[in-house]
Amino acid sequence: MMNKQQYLLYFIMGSNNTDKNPEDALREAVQGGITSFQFREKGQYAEEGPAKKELAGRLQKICREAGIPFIVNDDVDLALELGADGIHAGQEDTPLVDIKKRCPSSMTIGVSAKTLEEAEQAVQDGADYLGVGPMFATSTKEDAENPVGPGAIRLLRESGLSVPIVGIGGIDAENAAFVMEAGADGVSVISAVSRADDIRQEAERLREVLR
Ligand SMILES: Cc1ncsc1CCOP(=O)(O)O
Ligand SMILES: C=C1C=NC(C(F)(F)F)=NC1=N
Ligand SMILES: [Mg+2]
Repeated sequence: MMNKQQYLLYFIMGSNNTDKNPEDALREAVQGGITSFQFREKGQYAEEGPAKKELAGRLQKICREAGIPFIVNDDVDLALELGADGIHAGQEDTPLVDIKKRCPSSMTIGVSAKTLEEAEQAVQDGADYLGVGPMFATSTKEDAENPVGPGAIRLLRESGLSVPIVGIGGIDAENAAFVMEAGADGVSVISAVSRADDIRQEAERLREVLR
């Protein structure tokens, strides 16, 4: 199970989010101080089947050696096969109740939410954390909806939700503070880190903003 500090800089990446070798990119991000990692192999040119599982295993090994949580996006079978530390489910993915039936209680389960209704439903269903966004414009998620802004997190907090929340979508070192000020426990980042020339430095810059 993840503790709150581990949500601070939650890096997400798949092989199509970087021009570098994914393992090198993750190693550099770990050196820069990411606090958790999500394997999200999705979209154009994403690996599938055995190649996806092998890549996941290599990235999981890096996380294990660094002592940071390794989370799998969407793919419950893969998460269970690998003994991942958690799984992240989107609103259109496997319903939480079904995931919880299949996963050991030690696994962290995260859910995407952008409205109070989705958030309250997810918490009621037993979500361990919420991913709220897109905070800002993003071109990384092909079907991303319109940005909701950090105000969406503030609204959830003002509604009394105390569950761990990370903001996601278009976040970088220049705007991360707004997400934290809105009441997030951390930020999730893909391209600001995965596409940086100096990945380690970009992760370090984000950590400086976050604390
Ligand atoms: C997976 C996801 N969910 C909402 S926005 C997004 C993509 C975030 O990528 P980036 O940090 O590069 O904007
Ligand atoms: C679509 C997503 C929304 N939020 C998150 C996280 F940041 F982990 F909460 N991950 C996703 N894959
Ligand atoms: Mg999803």
